[in-house]
Amino acid sequence: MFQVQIKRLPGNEDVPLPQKMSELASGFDLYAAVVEPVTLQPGERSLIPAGFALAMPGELEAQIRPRSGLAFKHGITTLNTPGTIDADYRGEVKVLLINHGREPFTIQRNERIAQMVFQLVPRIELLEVSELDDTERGAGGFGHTGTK
Ligand SMILES: O=c1ccn([C@H]2C[C@H](O)[C@@H](COP(=O)(O)OP(=O)(O)OP(=O)(O)O)O2)c(=O)[nH]1
Ligand SMILES: [Mg+2]
Repeated sequence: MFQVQIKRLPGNEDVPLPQKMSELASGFDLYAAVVEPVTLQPGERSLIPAGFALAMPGELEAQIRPRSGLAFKHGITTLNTPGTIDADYRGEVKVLLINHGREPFTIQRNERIAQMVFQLVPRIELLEVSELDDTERGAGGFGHTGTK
């Protein structure tokens, strides 16, 4: 169990903190901290504040992922999927939503707009070399094993 500190930002006392909607949910649902409703026209994007900031242990990151219900019903998704919240980021968590649907979509204050999943990030040191070892795959990729 990791402890992650969360700070509600001023003016957001009424905005629920991120919440797991079922006991074993992967993600904490995020609530829109918009002051006024925001309408996204088809194809339009907007950075939606979530009303809080985090301090998490250095071995974690948080990913901002879409909610499938909003994507399926309205074409609303996160543009930079998954969004990356670095462990050293102390600013407000924000959600970059885009409307891929055919109708305008309005985001109301306190509406659940996305979810936040915490992940372990291994510490990696990149080591520059002049040759890499051989493998069966080699440089094959992008469908070279066939499409069916
Ligand atoms: O969906 C997102 C993505 C990012 N961030 C914040 C937290 C993250 O730590 C920071 C930087 O994000 P990222 O590295 O994806 O953006 P960048 O374009 O590389 O900006 P920077 O140069 O600040 O790293 O912005 C969010 O609040 N929501
Ligand atoms: Mg970056």
